[in-house]
Amino acid sequence: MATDFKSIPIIDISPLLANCDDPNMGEDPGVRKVVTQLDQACREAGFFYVKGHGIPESLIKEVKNISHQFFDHPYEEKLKIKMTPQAGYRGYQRIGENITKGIPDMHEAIDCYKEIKQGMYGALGKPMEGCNQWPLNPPNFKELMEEYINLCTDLSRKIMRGIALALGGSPYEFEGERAGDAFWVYRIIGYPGVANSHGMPENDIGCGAHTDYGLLTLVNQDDDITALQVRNRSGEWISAPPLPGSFVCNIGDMLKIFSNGLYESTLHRVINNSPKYRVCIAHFYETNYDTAVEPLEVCKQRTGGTVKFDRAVYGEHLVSKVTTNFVM
Ligand SMILES: N=C(N)NCCCC[C@H](N)C(=O)O
Ligand SMILES: O=C(O)CCC(=O)C(=O)O
Ligand SMILES: [Fe+2]
Repeated sequence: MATDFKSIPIIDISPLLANCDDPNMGEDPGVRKVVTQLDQACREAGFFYVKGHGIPESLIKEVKNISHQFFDHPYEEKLKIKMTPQAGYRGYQRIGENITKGIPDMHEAIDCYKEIKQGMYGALGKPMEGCNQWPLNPPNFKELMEEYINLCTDLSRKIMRGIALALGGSPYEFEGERAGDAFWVYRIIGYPGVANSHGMPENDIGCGAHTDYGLLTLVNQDDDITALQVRNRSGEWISAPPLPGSFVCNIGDMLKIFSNGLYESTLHRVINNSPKYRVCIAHFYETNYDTAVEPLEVCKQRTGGTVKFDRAVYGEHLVSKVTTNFVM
């Protein structure tokens, strides 16, 4: 259970990355320190900042810039890549089309998923089959985003090695059958600012309170706007302001199950009360699409020996969310 945290911890993960390919990484003092910090952050908040992550700052900025350019286009242009169920829920959705707990969210987005080819996962994969729909303008959009997605996927796998150690397992708990062929979700999100503000403006909810679905989320948010909020145990909303050079990182529902509740997927929401338009690029690192997730033995032992969650197939969880997230 999350505690009454008042702020979100910052972790320099460079020692973890430097030793990630060493099978004895768990014995390195630098790695041990990162693992201890990850464990504390995952128990107390389910949210943390990572710095020292090695993804070039120029690329991090460029993906936000190019996304601002896309959202600046008129609707007709954006609708050329409209999201449809036939496209496996990939593409552009208008403001208000995504709903969270029955209420339309004040955001627009391009949703992308790792490609699922026809028949790849049988009935389980059917609703999500399709290829991503990228804007044709600017011409390097797809290439840039794919480069960024690859780096985020790689980084997430490495952070998951640290989290596997933090749970008391081997570094490779989240590889092989579990997440060796990790699925990913990628959302390019835009939140309009508050219109002509006098006094203390309050915008509608940009994204309602929710948890993320998979293992680990990396959030790359615009500088200078504080909009993401995380709920602590008392129900207070704690801001996660942008910290240049870092990602906000948080735990998803599948990691809650794997850890048998040692770690939880923390509720969070977005409210953009700034006059400026805000962009957020969210990369979601998941298990294999067809993994049946159940508590790791080591976590079961550490939590009294009883399994606290039903087994969940990641793809089923995703489909149940995606097919109810939209009014179209
Ligand atoms: N893939 C992820 N995690 N997307 C997060 C979107 C959260 C809002 C969505 N309407 C919901 O209610 O889940
Ligand atoms: O906009 C943000 O900062 C976070 C968005 C988010 O929580 C999500 O898309 O799951
Ligand atoms: Fe989220």
